[in-house]
Amino acid sequence: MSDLLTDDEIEAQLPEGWERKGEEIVRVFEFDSYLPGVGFASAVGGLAEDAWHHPEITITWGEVEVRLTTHDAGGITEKDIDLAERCNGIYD
Ligand SMILES: C[C@H](O)[C@H](O)[C@H]1CNC2=NC(N)=NC(=O)C2=N1
Repeated sequence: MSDLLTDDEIEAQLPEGWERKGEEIVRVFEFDSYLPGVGFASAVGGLAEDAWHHPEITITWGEVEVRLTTHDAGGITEKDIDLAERCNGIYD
């Protein structure tokens, strides 16, 4: 099981555009319209399956919110940071 990160570790490792909200890290990715967000969400799903680590994804017009936490650990771990960085990596 992944170890929980400390508050300082989380703040130090938060990837660009992400913020901590309680026991989750969250980013809202912005798009010009609806379908690009749908495509991005699908790609995030692929990253999640590759990592076997699954975010909560909310698609609205022009925005995709991605929320990450490690359920097995009850909080934020390296798995969340790593997947957040991978999400940033596919965001144009
Ligand atoms: C049963 C399955 O291995 C677990 O649910 C995995 C898969 N995806 C997961 N995703 C997230 N966000 N946290 C987990 O602890 C987790 N664990």
